[in-house]
Amino acid sequence: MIEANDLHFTYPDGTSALRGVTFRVATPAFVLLCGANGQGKTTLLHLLAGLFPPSGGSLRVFGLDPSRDAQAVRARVGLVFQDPDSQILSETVAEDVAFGPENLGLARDVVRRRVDQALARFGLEALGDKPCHALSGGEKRRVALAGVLAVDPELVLFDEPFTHLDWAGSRALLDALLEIRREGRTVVVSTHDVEKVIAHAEQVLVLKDGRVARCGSPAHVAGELARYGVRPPCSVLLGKGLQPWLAA
Ligand SMILES: Nc1ncnc2c1ncn2[C@@H]1O[C@H](COP(=O)(O)OP(=O)(O)OP(=O)(O)O)[C@@H](O)[C@H]1O
Repeated sequence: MIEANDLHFTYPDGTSALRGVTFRVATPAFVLLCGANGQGKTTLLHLLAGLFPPSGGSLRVFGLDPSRDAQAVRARVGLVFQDPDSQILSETVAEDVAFGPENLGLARDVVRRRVDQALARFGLEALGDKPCHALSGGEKRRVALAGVLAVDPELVLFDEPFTHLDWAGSRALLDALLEIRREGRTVVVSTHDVEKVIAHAEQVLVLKDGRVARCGSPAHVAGELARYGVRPPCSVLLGKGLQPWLAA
């Protein structure tokens, strides 16, 4: 279960980014988080990952308080940043993918196995020794994802994961998101590219002015997205209801 009650967050400069966020997600689930620019999506993901403590209200992720149970949350929650360069800090691809499992204090052979599996999963086996700075944008995204999955998290948070991906890369990413969900993990995707994921979501959260303006099933929320400054899927605009993006 993920539960937020009257969650507030104010940045040090006084910007009030979250102003009473309340929702409940029964896990595992595939959750779409959407909203116009600046409504608090990234801030909420950062709080879920325990990067900052809330300024007020309460948050529970699998019964844990991310701001207090940081070690336990690090092992169970993974965040794939909007910009892979914010996440990739090591010299080579294999070193970067090993960073998370090493940080959990896992034995060397377990780390090795996790890294090999994560590299294979994202087709990165041949790039293990490559310097991260020499990767393409799409490769960096896959390395960031492999690094998060190597920790084996139960909840994976994605901040604008489709940015800069081409058609093939977007399809591969959507396949990966669905597979991660099929493995019994909870996936939260924050995106403006609602079209690509909404038909697969089990719950849609729409943020506006730092609050949950709408929460419900895709079928209930899709027709109202425009009211919150979010572009509805083409199939909905054309009056054809929700259609999976890959089938479009
Ligand atoms: N480091 C920061 N310091 C001060 N204000 C910030 C900071 N980061 C974000 N904000 C502000 O907090 C509010 C919410 O920002 P946030 O990035 O969470 O929104 P978002 O919904 O993810 O936006 P976008 O869709 O544009 O990525 C905005 O008003 C933004 O200007």
